[in-house]
Amino acid sequence: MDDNDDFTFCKVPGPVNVEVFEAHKTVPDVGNIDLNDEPRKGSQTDDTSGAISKNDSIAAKVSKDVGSSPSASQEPQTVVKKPAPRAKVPFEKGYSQMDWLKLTQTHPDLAGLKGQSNKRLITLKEVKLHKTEEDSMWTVLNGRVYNITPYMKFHPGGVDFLMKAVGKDCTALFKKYHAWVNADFLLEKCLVGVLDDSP
Ligand code: HEM
Repeated sequence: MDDNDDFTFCKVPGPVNVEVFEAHKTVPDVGNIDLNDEPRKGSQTDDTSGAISKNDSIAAKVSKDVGSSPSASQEPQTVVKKPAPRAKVPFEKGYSQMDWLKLTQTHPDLAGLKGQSNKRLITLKEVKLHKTEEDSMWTVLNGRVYNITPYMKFHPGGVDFLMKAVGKDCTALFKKYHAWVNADFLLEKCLVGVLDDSP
């Protein structure tokens, strides 16, 4: 076979001039960079930065945590932020979220509609009227009006918090505390109507 017809071999250009990529040529001062990561004497990083130097073995950190290391106070402190405490209240017996779900499936009229449609348009003025009656405390959430009286004792944040929603639009408050909660589902059976937001 003629050499020129052999396509499995092709001429590859010679190696690129590697010197072009050498760091000290592209970055002229690279030679002056000090790769020592220990804190420098007199610098701010001495013991306030919280950084862990390469000399900080895990064992050293653990012994510092249990307070057995004599030099513990000299070592850099790793600050671990505690999450904000939850304001959830322990539920009374019979008032868990499961109990609520069961109630929503069995109670015939949680909203207190007494046969009225829950597609009725309701003004904020009318919502404000429903804040004292024991069996019909209303709130507005995401444009819908709910009777939250039956949910009061089931609310994981407690009655006091939920009372702040009564007689007004609580959408902003609701989002502030728990935007992730699916209230449309939880309060589905408490729907009284739709907010009439026409002026
Ligand atoms: C109106 C309908 C509302 C429903 C259906 C509702 C539902 C819930 C649910 C399901 C939880 C448990 C969340 C979780 O475990 O992650 C919760 C917790 C809580 N809710 Fe509500 N909520 C309502 C309104 C409000 C309002 C208006 C406030 C404040 C004024 C409030 C304050 C809280 C607080 C402080 C918690 C405990 C937060 C925590 O776990 O850190 N809720 N609520």
